[in-house]
Amino acid sequence: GVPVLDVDPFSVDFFADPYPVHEQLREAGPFVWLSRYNIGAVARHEHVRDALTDWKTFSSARGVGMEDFVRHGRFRLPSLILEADPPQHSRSRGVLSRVLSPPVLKGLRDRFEVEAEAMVEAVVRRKRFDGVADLAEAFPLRVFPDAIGMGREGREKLLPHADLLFNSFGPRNELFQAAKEKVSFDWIEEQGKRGNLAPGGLGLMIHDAVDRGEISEAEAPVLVRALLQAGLDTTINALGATLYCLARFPSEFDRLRADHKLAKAAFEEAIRFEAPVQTFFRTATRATTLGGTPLNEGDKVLMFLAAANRDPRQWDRPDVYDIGRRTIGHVGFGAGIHACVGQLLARMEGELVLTALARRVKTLRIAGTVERRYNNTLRGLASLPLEIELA
Ligand code: HEM
Ligand SMILES: CC(C)Cc1ccc(C(=O)O)cc1
Repeated sequence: GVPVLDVDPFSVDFFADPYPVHEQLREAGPFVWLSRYNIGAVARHEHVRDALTDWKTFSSARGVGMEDFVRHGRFRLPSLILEADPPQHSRSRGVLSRVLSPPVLKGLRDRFEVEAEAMVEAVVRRKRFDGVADLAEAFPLRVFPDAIGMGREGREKLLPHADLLFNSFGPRNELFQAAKEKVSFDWIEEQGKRGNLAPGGLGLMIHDAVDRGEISEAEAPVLVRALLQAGLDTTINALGATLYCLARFPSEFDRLRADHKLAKAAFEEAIRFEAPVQTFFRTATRATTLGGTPLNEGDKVLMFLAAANRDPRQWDRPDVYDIGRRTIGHVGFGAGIHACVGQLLARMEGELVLTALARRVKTLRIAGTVERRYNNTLRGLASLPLEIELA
């Protein structure tokens, strides 16, 4: 029969150290039942990829969280890309991939580079700083809302909103309830309206697609919302994860200092190793099997991206942060038709901050208590006290 585990992958205890439970999940079998939430789960790389790449059988259209839009209704407007299947997904994806394409990112690169160098310069002079508050959080907040062309008002709501969104993919536990007190969903819907977007930003580029007849007037603000929801807290936690890895494993920071071209690799390997986006769901659209286990239509499947990214069946020395590693195949950005459409922008942000750091810093060390930030889906730090020596 199917192995049954009573673990709680949405508890604070779990997030404090998820790795032993990831191991338990992988070793229990290709497919396991989580009795606490009555859901199926996959944690081995092979089966996480199976679910991610077969969108017809494992659909996103009933939500990528625990709640099933068909069974439970929904507490917010669904995404037209993340929570859609083809053909709706294909239209949305076509618009966002152009808005986030290499030529568009090339136009942002100089501004991002100037800001990265200025911010790194300011923090390294202090010798001691908080890698989260002063850099991993500050840099995306400095460049991303402006790149979208978002209004100046209310930007402090972006992170509490992302906290609510990413908590909402999990159970209605206390993490979700606490996030729900702080902010509501209608504010973010406003930000995507034409009148609230500055000329030259990615937001109005989405509205241009309306004028070209690719999407409707009503769809544009929801696609702008997608960028605002997906594009900030994810890169913040990925940058924080990279600084955390480079500070814990000085040999890797030395490799980066010896060859700045490894900046992108250091960022990518941190995404494999720490997996800022830990888990999310798919819903079976018909009777099928996964990991050799029968599933019924409507069954939710929890995919442990973080466990797949450290599966010894897929990776050599999976628990080692190695910036020279070949990271192809990691699922930190997902896989298949919903694979992250913003990954080029994320990588550009990571590369620019880490290159600036590698230029100016000789040693990077943890200088105090590291505090974790808890969320049902996102893995990241609340505080990372760092001390550096200048190059
Ligand atoms: C290191 C930072 C990031 C990580 C780890 C990350 C992770 C992911 C993952 C795992 C998915 C797949 C979701 C699924 O299959 O259900 C995804 C999708 C997506 N991401 Fe990212 N992301 C990052 C940065 C960004 C940025 C910067 C943007 C936009 C500017 C963005 C926009 C999106 C969108 C719109 C989707 C939905 C794509 C689709 O459904 O076709 N992400 N991301
Ligand atoms: C890791 C993903 C779940 C991040 C994400 C969030 C929100 C959207 C949206 O389309 O609103 C898309 C992607």
